[in-house]
Amino acid sequence: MRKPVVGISYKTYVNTIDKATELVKALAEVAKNENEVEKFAFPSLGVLYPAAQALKGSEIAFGAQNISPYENGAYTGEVSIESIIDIGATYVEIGHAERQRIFHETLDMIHLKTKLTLEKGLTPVLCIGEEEYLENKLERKQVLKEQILTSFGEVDVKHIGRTILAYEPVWAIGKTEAADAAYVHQTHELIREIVKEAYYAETAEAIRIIYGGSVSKDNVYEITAHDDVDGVFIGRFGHDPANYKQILHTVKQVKIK
Ligand SMILES: O=C[C@H](O)COP(=O)(O)O
Repeated sequence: MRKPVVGISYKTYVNTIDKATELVKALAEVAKNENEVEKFAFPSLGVLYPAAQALKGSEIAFGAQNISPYENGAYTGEVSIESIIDIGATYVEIGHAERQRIFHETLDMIHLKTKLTLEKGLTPVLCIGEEEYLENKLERKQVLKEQILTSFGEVDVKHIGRTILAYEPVWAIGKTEAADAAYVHQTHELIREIVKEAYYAETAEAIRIIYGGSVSKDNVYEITAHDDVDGVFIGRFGHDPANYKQILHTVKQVKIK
């Protein structure tokens, strides 16, 4: 059985040491004794270290929202995976839609980051998703297949199953409503099919596929009520610890039979 996952990203919403540490401490408090669900948080990168210190000893793991595609060297302004390993991070978010759209991150860069993260033994949370709502499922599958295959590129197939694929349809990020649950369910089936066709049944069976894009305490039940949805990746609607707690609880109820 795949362990269900609940991830949360603060993007660049909470950027001061006091606020970020206060927030993650509150999350850690409400997440106590929910260890059937794997939990990770991506604090704003500038306050990752103090937030990480505040999460020490808690049940919530943490990671970076982005890393340099290169381990070290003359890459001004980048954050090396060496630094995030040094502070105890175990997850790396890769290729979020905002990084691609606003900062022009390419699939080739996403590939380098994914490869580096897997080689270093951390868990990549690899974001994929179509730009527009695509009614035609074959068209949708084609777009996602290209993203998945290019992102993994020459990664050794034996590592791929350790990835968490975050399916985030770009058109459903930052909205009032998530994508329709039936659409999400169908897309998760397609993603698992792509992984199976490219990297064998064993990898498809192991890989976790989570949904992100306007997830809230009100839609999480419906979204996760499908075997191919292994959890959720929360943004704005999890900032309130009470909502985060409710989402965590619902995922546990739905996924732990
Ligand atoms: O990283 C999280 C996702 O982009 C979802 O964000 P959102 O729930 O605020 O739409």
